[in-house]
Amino acid sequence: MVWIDLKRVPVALTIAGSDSGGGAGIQADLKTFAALGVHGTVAITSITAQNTREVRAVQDVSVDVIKAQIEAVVSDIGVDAAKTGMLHTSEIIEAVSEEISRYKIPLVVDPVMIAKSGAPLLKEDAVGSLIRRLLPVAKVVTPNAREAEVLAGVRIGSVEDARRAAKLIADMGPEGVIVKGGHMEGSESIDILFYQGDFIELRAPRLESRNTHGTGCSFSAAITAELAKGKDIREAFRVAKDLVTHAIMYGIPVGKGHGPLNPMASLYNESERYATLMRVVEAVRILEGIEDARKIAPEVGINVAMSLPYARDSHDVAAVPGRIHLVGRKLKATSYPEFGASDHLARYILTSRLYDREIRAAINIAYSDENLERLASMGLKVSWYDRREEPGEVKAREGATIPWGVRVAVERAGRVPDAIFHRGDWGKEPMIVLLGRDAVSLAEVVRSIA
Ligand SMILES: Nc1ncnc2c1ncn2[C@@H]1O[C@H](COP(=O)(O)OP(=O)(O)OP(=O)(O)O)[C@@H](O)[C@H]1O
Ligand SMILES: Cc1ncc(CO)c(N)n1
Repeated sequence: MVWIDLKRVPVALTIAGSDSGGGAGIQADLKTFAALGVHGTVAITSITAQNTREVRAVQDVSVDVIKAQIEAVVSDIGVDAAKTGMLHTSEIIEAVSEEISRYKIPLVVDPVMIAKSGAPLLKEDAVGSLIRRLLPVAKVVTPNAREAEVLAGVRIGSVEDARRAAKLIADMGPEGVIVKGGHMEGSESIDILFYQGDFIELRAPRLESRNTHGTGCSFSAAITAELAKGKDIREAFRVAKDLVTHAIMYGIPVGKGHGPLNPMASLYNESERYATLMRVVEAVRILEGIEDARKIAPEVGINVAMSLPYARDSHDVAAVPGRIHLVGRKLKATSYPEFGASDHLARYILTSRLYDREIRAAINIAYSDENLERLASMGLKVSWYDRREEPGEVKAREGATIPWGVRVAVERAGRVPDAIFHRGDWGKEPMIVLLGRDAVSLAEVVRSIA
């Protein structure tokens, strides 16, 4: 639960370049501020003609107009925290440093040097100004590994190196230094904060995505938004890491190069929580209304599950805790639907979504030839896997059977099928799992089968 003070909305300012492709720079910053409930203001430093592939042109805004933007915002609206992004030249860096020092605004410096596409966004001779003029007035600086190498003058090939660089950069003035691991190797993307003599390390699985344009911008904007709310650097770091990981997971597939991340992913996800839960409630009502459910109810009970549109894990999947069981001929849910209530169906849904993002719902029913025939006669595509063919190393890993089985069934069908079955194994009841976009439509299919 977030308590919002509507009388005092926090204000953040981004001093950065415009990205015509809408993925990085000012555009990413404003989306991120909005996603975190902070009012965003801007001082544009450069206009870039840019898309997901390249930077085609750069027009710097005059130093006077950059200063005038900051002054206009600060004098009337007030700024709780600011960030810098693309500052193309020494003159721009010096002007921004001067203005920020004048107003003593907590400042996050994202030392942007090169775009994902490889284009330089900071002139080489301006690195000195960045170090001499901007780092001393920064509260937090957020270099990626390459930028940290330039600032600290050391090579970074490991987490240890990143820690060493963070310490060296901290000596240049900022209170906190975060060296980001997006450009490093390894199965995790590891970011390191050095603050008040201590290190905090945050890890996330390295996501395989083309759509990572704007990650650095959004990350520093999220830190700024949290500082504007009065949060401490460590808390701001956690929020930023979470937001960016989710935003990369649901990056926007546009353009032929690096598409933008989606800073709104978390917000959209939360906005669908109630509607999603209500679809499960409605599906349960349909199942409980079935006159004679004996042929569809498995021994272990039925469950119905539906995921949020931007689901991260099983906590974002709603289902019935304790499942739905036969009482006489009728089905009865043992309790109200909740998020995180079925790891089992969540695995079916989350694995299917790796192939087809539209899949969000699942219901398991009893396996029988008759039930399979009904599904086929309804024109539904059915696929299967055999638990006895499960490789030893998969069996040994907790929770790995279903993702493996779903992959086998999807590859066999050439797409995510409407239902996947398996014929069981020692201690495992055979089962059919229906998959689709919506829990209510699946419950209607189950009613027809019954
Ligand atoms: N493939 C990935 N999977 C998971 N997290 C990632 C990935 N790429 C980047 N990140 C995370 O995104 C954030 C930004 O990191 P990165 O090192 O990419 O910044 P950057 O290079 O400044 O970004 P940009 O290229 O947009 O300028 C960090 O929290 C980093 O861990
Ligand atoms: C305007 C702008 N700022 C920052 C970046 C870094 O991603 C970019 N590509 N474009």
